[in-house]
Amino acid sequence: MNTNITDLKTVRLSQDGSAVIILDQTRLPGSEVYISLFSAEDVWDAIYKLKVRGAPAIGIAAAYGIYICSRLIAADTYDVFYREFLRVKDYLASSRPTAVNLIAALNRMEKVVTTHAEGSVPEIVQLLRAESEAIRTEDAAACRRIGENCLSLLRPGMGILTHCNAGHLAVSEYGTALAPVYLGEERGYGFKVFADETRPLLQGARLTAYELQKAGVDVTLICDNMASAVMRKGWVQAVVVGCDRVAANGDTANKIGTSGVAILARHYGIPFYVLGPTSTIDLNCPDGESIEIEERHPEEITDMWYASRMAPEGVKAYNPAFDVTPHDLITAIITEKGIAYPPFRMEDL
Ligand SMILES: CSC[C@@H](O)[C@@H](O)C(=O)COP(=O)(O)O
Repeated sequence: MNTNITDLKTVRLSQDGSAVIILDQTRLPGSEVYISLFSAEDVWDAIYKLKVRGAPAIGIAAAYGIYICSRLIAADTYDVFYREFLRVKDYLASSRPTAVNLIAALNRMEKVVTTHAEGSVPEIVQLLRAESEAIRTEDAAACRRIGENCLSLLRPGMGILTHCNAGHLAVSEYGTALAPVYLGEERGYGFKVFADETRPLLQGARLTAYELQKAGVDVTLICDNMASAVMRKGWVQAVVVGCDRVAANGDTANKIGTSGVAILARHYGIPFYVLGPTSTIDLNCPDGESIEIEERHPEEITDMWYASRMAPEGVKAYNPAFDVTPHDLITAIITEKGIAYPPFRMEDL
């Protein structure tokens, strides 16, 4: 298979502006099904249930979501409109806690409202549409720049390991961690990618392996506990991962298991690169300790992927969705603005 990956539309706005249209990622890789979201509840549910997922894609979905809801607010005055806008904003912000892009996008949308307090409600709604489209367009441009910046560190034929899905399906276009892989593929670099399956929700198996294979990239799926073995064999020359929130000191929250990969990379002397747009940097978090880590339902570990229940009834299960990789295990943080090396001072970006 060798498809133009951008043919898949992760998240977009319907032409008439009444719906957010997403590719339902819970149906992949079996079926490519697009669903339309018409209300705040639809958008909340899609984000919480990971029908749309990945830090930038969640931010874009939330921006489109609050726009479609703003159209439905029946308000003659600014005050009534703003009060209802804030109610929807708080509700959407509660869908997932770790990826900062969600709240950052919603804050950006709110700023449009507050800076146009003198305008009419229909005018404000129009501006909200433009802002949501700008968030998506800027993300697409950022992803391409991130890809170019990272590609400058990679060489043709390298083996590259990645964890979770930080590809096209997690953003507007191309991805963050997978952007250099796609650009390299277009330029004949011939990378060999190892995709961790990424327990418990298997984003690596279901999404990363799917989109890379569809794009014609040489991808090999491995279980999470095989990363050490492939590194030891010398098959991996670089690790690329995405990020959900980068603290001011460079500590990085990403999908659960990322910190273990960073420890292995340090052991084997393999560079460990974090890739993400500057919208994922949260200067309000001084370090990783202050990043809220989402905990999800234990059923995702005990039941979800098996024909019959796999763990004993009643067993306790701990299911954090993310972990924090300390900055001292990160070789470089690559954004659309360039490549940051330790000591990380994210406020300088
Ligand atoms: C470009 S997206 C980077 C991260 O959002 C990604 O690696 C990740 O951790 C996604 O987690 P998910 O729980 O699937 O939303």
